Amino acid sequence: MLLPQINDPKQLKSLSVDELTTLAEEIRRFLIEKLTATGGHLGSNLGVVELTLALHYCYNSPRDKMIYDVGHQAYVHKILTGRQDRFDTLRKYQGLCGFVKRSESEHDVWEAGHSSTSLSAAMGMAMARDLKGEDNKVIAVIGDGALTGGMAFEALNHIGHEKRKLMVILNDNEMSIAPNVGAMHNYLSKIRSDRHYLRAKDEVEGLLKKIPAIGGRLAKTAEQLKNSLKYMMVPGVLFEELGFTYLGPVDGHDLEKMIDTFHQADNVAGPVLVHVLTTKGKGYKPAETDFYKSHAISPYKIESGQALKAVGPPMYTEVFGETLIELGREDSRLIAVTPAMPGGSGLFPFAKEFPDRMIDVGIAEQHAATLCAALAMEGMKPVYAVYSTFMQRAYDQIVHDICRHNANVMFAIDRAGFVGADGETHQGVYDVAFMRHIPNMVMMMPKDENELRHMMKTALEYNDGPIAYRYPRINGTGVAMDPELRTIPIGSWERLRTGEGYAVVACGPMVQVAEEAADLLKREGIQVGVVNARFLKPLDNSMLLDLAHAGTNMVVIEEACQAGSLGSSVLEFYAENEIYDARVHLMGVPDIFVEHGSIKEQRQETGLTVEALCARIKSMMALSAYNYKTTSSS
Ligand SMILES: Cc1ncc(C[n+]2csc(CCOP(=O)(O)OP(=O)(O)O)c2C)c(N)n1
Ligand SMILES: CC(=O)[C@@H](O)[C@H](O)COP(=O)(O)O
Ligand SMILES: [Mg+2]
Repeated sequence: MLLPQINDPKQLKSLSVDELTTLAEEIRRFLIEKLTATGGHLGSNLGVVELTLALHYCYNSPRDKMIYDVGHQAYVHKILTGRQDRFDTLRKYQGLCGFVKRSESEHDVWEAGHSSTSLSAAMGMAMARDLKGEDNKVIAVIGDGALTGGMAFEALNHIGHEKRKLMVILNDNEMSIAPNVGAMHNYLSKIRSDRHYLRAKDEVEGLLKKIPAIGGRLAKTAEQLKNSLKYMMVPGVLFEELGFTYLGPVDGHDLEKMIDTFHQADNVAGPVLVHVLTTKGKGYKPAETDFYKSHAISPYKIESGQALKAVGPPMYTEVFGETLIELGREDSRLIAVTPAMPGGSGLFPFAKEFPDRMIDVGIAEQHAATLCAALAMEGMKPVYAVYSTFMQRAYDQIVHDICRHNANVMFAIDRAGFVGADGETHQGVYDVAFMRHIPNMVMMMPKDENELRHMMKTALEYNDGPIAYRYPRINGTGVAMDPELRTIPIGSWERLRTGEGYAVVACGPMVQVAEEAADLLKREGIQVGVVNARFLKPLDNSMLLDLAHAGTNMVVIEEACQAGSLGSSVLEFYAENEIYDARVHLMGVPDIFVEHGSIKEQRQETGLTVEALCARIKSMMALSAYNYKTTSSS
């Protein structure tokens, strides 16, 4: 076995291509076996085994900068750079990160998680290199999905203008998470599949080479002929026109061809784009046949690829997807828009019933938002189905094109709160803070999947502007579903329990935490109220006034950044209403990036637990008893 001996990429330099080929198979086996226990981005990593090997064989990381777009396909890079022994901890709490992570290794030079940043990073590193008078290589590996991201086009435009030396490796496996979409994808598919001009290109080049070595005019003509043929023959003419030298397409599983192509690329003075053709899930049948499932897979049975995950109540996402079909039947104006996440957002069933009303725009969150604004202004009822974290990309479009126009867009914000194994780049904890302060926005969060359904109905019936409902990446509570959907009065909170002097104001899954804490405290004779703050904007002003006027000690608990979310808005409310003696304690996500692990571990790390809430209530009681004693004795 070669793999156990490899703990530094330098060791690859002495291997033959045959040995590298053997090593590739060992790495493939390693990934398939390790990920049965940890899960992870199996398909993407199986597709880049040879590509990553060839990169580390030809170049000298970390002096040569290797930048992986999204970074979900960097497991092979991690295996080759001394982290094999940590793969049992992949995506686990305080274990190996599932994305590139600078704190893990000097070979990890650029972190991501969000797509389409690698070309901008490569441009920056190439520019810095040149300004410092250094001569290291700068290499970006970007997938065909990530290439649909707007940032990638911004960077291509700049790179082609600057013409600095750098290499872009386009890893084209024809897949995003779902099948890739868009005109760029179609263009790449044409290059992949249009064998006739690939063959003609070889024939013409062969012919030109056969012309006996002659000086002068004919050779020049031959060269001109080749240049004019380029527009037919060179498949990547689009990239050539943008200032790149296009090389390929090359088989991304053929080590020898890739090594040769990389050596060719080294002789190119300016930016070069190497178009590599790979198969997502390569070498593992279940992954090759079901690209979608194997993109981000949970622990699985090796023989079948079937997930081991225990089934529980349906995920909120599934309830969203099914309810959207009910609403879609009711209202033909409803149209779902997703930026490249049809599966993760639960839209495949809706697309099956309404194929022309589910629009996947590719990795284009900004475009998706403005598209929804225009759809709304033309009388449609668009649902912008998006992960909280990825919606961060569309902040200006939400302000400028949706809220300022008061466009009647529905936001279905999935993965709201902690997401678990994807870690800090994917936590959905900022959307309340960055949306509630935008005029005209209405925001809701259900306490369970049944309330989600009613919120979806409420949003559909609401015609006065943008309205959002946000829900977590967890199973529902298993609560019985009301057969009839109803609307919820805008801005109305729900008092679930009354208490004596203490109340918890909670939203989303924190409502269940509050209920469990109230049950525990009740056993100690402490009656704590629980309020379901299901509208994050507008707040329930009358309930807030009642709570303050009753002298209630409140805890606002939310799985969102404490700075700027629900808790902050409650404090603002009391200040604006000059209620200066309102006693409010905030429990939210503190001012840190919460890294990968389970959602349970992430809540423990940030103190969003039943135990912490009980402790908080008790310390507030102790404090008010102390205050009472000191004031009564003074
Ligand atoms: C801004 C943003 N939107 C969406 C995603 C979700 N996402 C992660 S990987 C991926 C597909 C990437 O496809 P590609 O670049 O072709 O990589 P592959 O997995 O095929 O190797 C998507 C949509 C993301 N990471 N970032
Ligand atoms: C790398 C990436 O951004 C996606 O693959 C993401 O990890 C999917 O998240 P879910 O598993 O929550 O759908
Ligand atoms: Mg791809």
